[in-house]
Parts: sequence; C-alpha cells; structure tokens
Amino acid sequence: MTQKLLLGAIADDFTGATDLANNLVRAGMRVVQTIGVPSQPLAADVDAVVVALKSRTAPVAEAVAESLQALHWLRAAGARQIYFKYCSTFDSTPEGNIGPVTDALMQALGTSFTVATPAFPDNQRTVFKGYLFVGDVLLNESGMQNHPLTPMADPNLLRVLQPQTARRVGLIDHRTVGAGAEAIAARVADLQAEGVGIAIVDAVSNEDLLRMGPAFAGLPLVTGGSGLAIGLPQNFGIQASPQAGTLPPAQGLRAVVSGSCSRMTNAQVAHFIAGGRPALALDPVRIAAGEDVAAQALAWAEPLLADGPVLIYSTADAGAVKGVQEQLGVEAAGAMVERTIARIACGLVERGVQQLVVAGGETSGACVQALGIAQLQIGAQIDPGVPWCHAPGTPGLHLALKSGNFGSEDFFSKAFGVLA
Ligand SMILES: Nc1ncnc2c1ncn2[C@@H]1O[C@H](COP(=O)(O)OP(=O)(O)O)[C@@H](O)[C@H]1O
Ligand SMILES: O=C(O)[C@@H](O)C(=O)COP(=O)(O)O
Repeated sequence: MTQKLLLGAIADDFTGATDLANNLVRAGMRVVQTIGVPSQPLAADVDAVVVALKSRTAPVAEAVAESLQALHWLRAAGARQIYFKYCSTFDSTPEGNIGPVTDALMQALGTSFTVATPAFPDNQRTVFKGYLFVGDVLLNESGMQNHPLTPMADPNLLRVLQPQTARRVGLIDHRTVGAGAEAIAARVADLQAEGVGIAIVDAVSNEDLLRMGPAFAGLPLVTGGSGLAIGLPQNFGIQASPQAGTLPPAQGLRAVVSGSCSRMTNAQVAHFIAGGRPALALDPVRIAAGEDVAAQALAWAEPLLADGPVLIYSTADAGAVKGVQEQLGVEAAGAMVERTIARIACGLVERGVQQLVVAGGETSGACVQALGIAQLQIGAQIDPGVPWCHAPGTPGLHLALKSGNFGSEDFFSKAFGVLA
C-alpha cells in the first residue's frame, strides 16, 4: 500500500465486517475487508481497511488481544481514525466483549472518550433515550432475547454497557443529536468534563447519523454498528461514488448455507422451501452422535447443484435451539454446527460452487476461515447491510455473508439475481 489509510476498522464478526464495508463503499471509500489481521501490507491503495475478527463471543482476553493486534496493524498502515464495529443489536454477554474491547482500544490509543452508536435506521435499528429498538419493538422483544449465543434481555444500552466497563457510561440524547453537530460536540465536551468515558448516542434516522459525522471527526476511536459509517467519509473529503463496488463477473454453481437461527433467517428458509427449491435440514444431535452429517449433505447436494441454488441449513426456531442446547450445551452445540457447515461450504466449493450465500455471523466466520480466504473485495448491495463480496483465487468465489436478521424474506433467491 503506497498511500496512508484514512479509516481503520475492527469488526467483531464477519457479516458485521461486510456490513460496515458496504456502508463505507456506498459513501465513496475504496475498501478492503481482511480476514483476520493481515500478515503483510496490502497490494492496493484503499481509503479504509476493515479487519474482520471472530471475536464477538470469544473469551474476553482473546477478543481484546486480537483487537489490539488489529489496531497495531491499522496504525502502522497510517489509519487516522479507528472504528470498532459491533452488532446493531449490541450483541454481547454480561462479560463483554463490547466493553472490554472498547476499553482496551481506548487505552492503547491514549484517549479518554469515545461514543457507542449501534443505530442502523436503514435496517430499522434505532436508539431513543438510550433504548434500542428493532423495528417497532424493543430489543428484548425482537427475538434477540432468544439468540443462541448472545441473548439480549435488556433494551437499555447504558445498563447493558456499564457492567462491561470500568469507565462511566453516559448518553447523548436525541434532542442534542437533532440540534446538530455543534450541539453534539458541546455535549461531548460536557460529558468529558463530567468524567464520562463512553457515550451511547441516540439516532432514529440517517439524518441523525450524518449530523454526528463532523462532531466525531476528532475522536481517535468511534464504536458502533455500521450506520455511524455513513457520516464519516465526508470528514476526509470523500463523496459518494457510483464507481465503488464493481466485482468480476460471477461464474459457477450456486448454493446457500445457513447456521443463523434468527427470526428473519427462519422466514427466509421457509420462503426458499415454499418456492420449491431443494433444501436439507441438518440435525445437531446427529452431528453430536458422530454421524458424518457434512458428507451426507454433500452427497445430497451434488446431483442437484446443476439445476440452481440449493440450501443446507441448521436454522431452527427458538424452542428447537433450546432443546439442542439443553442436550449438548450452548457452546458445544454452536461450535459443532459451525464446524459442520464450514466443512459443507468447503465441499460445495470443491464441487464447483462459486456463488455462495452464508447466513449467520458466527457461521460466516467459520466458513470464511475454513475456505482459507484472506481478503474480500466489496460489491453491489443485495439488501441494506449485505453486499456481494469477491475472494480472488483460481477460481474466484462470490460470497454474500448475511447477518442473521438482515435481508428480505426472498433474500436467498434474490441474492443470485443481483449477480446475474
Ligand atoms: N439448530 C441449532 N441448534 C443449536 N445451535 C445452533 C443451531 N443452528 C445453528 N446454531 C448455532 O447458533 C449460532 C448462530 O449464530 P450466528 O451464525 O452468528 O447467527 P446470527 O447471525 O443469526 O447471530 C452459531 O453458533 C450456530 O452454530
Ligand atoms: O450490525 C449488524 O446488525 C450486523 O452487521 C451484525 O453484526 C449482525 O451480526 P449477526 O446477526 O451475528 O450476523
């Protein structure tokens, strides 16, 4: 890389990383997403690098160490501002990792203040008086209370974040945000004087996020969902450009694998099946019993692939997931299913799949790591937060990493139409 980076981002999962990269590309930045911390300098000139980690549910010490490694690489590449990307539904456990990673990044950057802005209005995530809404309901009524790994039972982000950090958590509320960049900057100064270290920021619209951009230009670190990104590129003199996002032409066979158990993914699986497309459900209990479920799934898929996309999924509703977790344990069930889907993804690519949709953040992390992908180029948006990406190679692979709750009901069929 010959030019210095403008923005360096650290994402706590892989779907979240493509979500952020998508918003930066749409705002005019040249962006590369790396899988993990790159082992060497990048070949191309880019404005932003998004380092994708699989740290959302990792043990705290591991998440902190990996995030600091990413920070080190991004600073060495010259990044002028650091962006810690986590989920727009603030996915975390009582231990973290949003608080501990934010604390560690602040300490390493020598800064005593940052913001936490998960709002993503394009995907109906809004924050009002510190309360997070998903569509018309509070976070804890949105289905996220049943998430297999990070159940979210409290919609008040000040209460969620405070136990995760030693710093004081405060609020920049919607009245201040609505009053514009100067009012936001003044509130930041007041909060700093009061000893607040991390401020949750309300936002109910893209206009709110755009007003924040200039107010946060001088912060060494910002944290949030991908929505915050829409207001930042302008700080570096960058305007939106229709040129961003061109990928090589798509080739090869098409498939979908899904390990997400979110409400929306359940609806997308049902829609794909109702459309008459071939779909195979994976049973975690059979995986645990030692059956070679991946080999069985690949044998099922092989003769069908030539006729269009197939779906292989472990997606299940909250009751079924709870039953499996009671039998196998939460972490063991998650890891076992992720490993199986990752093996299936590799097997599909070996059988000629070159257009692959993966549903689920942790699931995407497992698949992309197993596929040995180092970097992704970001292309056209399928639905808000989900672009097609391209991993170069011989042959290359088009990938769409779909966050659990993102995408319309017909996403699994629609996605391939966007590439055609
Ligand atoms: N049927 C199932 N029973 C139990 N756990 C499951 C099942 N299917 C998937 N999982 C696990 O649930 C987790 C879903 O997380 P993730 O892939 O991040 O989806 P999302 O994007 O919806 O959060 C993964 O660890 C996955 O392996
Ligand atoms: O910010 C978001 O909502 C997404 O980018 C994201 O991180 C979603 O995570 P998963 O639902 O686990 O895919």
